[in-house]
Parts: sequence; C-alpha cells; structure tokens
Amino acid sequence: MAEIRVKVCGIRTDADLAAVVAAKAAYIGLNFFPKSPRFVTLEEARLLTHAAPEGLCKIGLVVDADDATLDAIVEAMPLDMLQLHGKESPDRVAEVKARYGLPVMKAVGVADEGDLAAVFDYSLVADQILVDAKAPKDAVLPGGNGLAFDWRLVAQRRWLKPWMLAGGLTPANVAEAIRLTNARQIDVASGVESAPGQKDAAKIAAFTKAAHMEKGGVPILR
Ligand SMILES: O=C(O)c1ccccc1NCC(=O)[C@H](O)[C@H](O)COP(=O)(O)O
Repeated sequence: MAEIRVKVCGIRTDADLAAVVAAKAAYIGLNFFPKSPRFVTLEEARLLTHAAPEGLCKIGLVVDADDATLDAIVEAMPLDMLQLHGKESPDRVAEVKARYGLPVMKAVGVADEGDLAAVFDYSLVADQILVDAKAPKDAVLPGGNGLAFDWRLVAQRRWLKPWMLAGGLTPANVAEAIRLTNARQIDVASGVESAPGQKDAAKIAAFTKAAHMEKGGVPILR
C-alpha cells in the first residue's frame, strides 16, 4: 500500500524547509493570509520555492483572494498547487483553476454530518479536497487553529477526488487518525510548532515518522 503523504503547512524559514525535506514530507504550504502567524511575503515565499528540492509539492494558500493578489503570487514563484481556504464558491474554484492552469485544493470545514455535502460539491471542480476542522465562529483564522473534528464523520469515506485530513493533528494522534479514517494524505500546521508560526524540527520528524509508519488504515470489506 502506498505511503501516506504528509503536508506541512506554514513553512516560513530555510530551517522549516530543511526539516520537512529531512522528514520526507510530500507537500509544503506557503501561507499568504496576512492575519496568520504563518504568513510569508512574496519574496520570502519566492526564495523558499527556489530552494525546495525537485518533487516537493509547493502549495500557495490563500483566503478569498482576488485575481490581483493571485496574479502577483503566481507570477512571483513556481507553485505546484493553490489552496483556497476561504469561502470561495465552486464557481470561483473553477475560475481559479482555469485562470492559472494550476491544480486547486479546496478546504472544507467539517463539524457535523451536514458539512459533508460540501466535500462532494467541491470534489466536482477541485483537484483535491482538504477536509479540515470547521473554525469557530469568532476565529481570526479559517484554518490552522489546532482543533480536531470528529474523525468518525469521514471514516472510510471515498470522494471523487483525492483528499487530505487536517485539523488538530499532532505526532501523538496522527496514527490513530489514519487508522480510523483511512486517509492517505495528512496535513498539519500547529501540531508541529513550539509557538504559533514557529515550526519545531523534532515535532515535524516525529509527525511524519508516525504517519509514514501507518500504512494500513482499516481494511474496507466488500
Ligand atoms: O495555518 C494558518 O494560519 C491558516 C490561516 C488561514 C487559513 C488557513 C490556514 N491554515 C491551513 C492549513 O492547511 C492548516 O494546516 C490546517 O488548517 C490544519 O491546521 P492545524 O489544525 O493547525 O494543524
């Protein structure tokens, strides 16, 4: 069975990049949401994308960004994917895909069963879905809050497109999350930090080790 693919979101420094490369993560997320403690400027992100090794998927994360903002990001650096983490509609997802010719991952916040219909709707237009915990109503950030949702809601789900499990994952709980949900892709931001926006190389190594060791998931009986 294929190895679990890990995305580490909110990479800001050369040391962060070295840690994810050493840990054999598959994706990095570069956060362009100005209110985030993980925010990177265009120049910081540009340097990171050029330093990233071949094969590491570089994702640009935006929240309800307009075309001018996205134009500036995409023109400044070589990205492999865009992550839309706001209230972008399915039409907007399709528009962004067409405009930039890049794969798009749409984040969908999940708190209860009723939120799962949106995962299906977005899977009709996006290339990947990030199934994340729904942010609290008063939260400043729509993601990266270190909150988990009830993984049983997505246990053994199959959607039209590849999906990634996110929300409150840590080195201590990621193996259980994989076993329960059978997710093949895993995303983390605050669970591998020592303080908001400060990545911790030891936690990144522990997280990816725990995820990569967990190949099985619960078998689907047919
Ligand atoms: O991480 C942020 O600061 C952030 C800000 C605004 C929108 C999205 C953000 N993060 C998106 C991610 O992909 C996170 O990795 C995901 O939400 C999980 O975060 P965490 O629960 O902290 O592991």
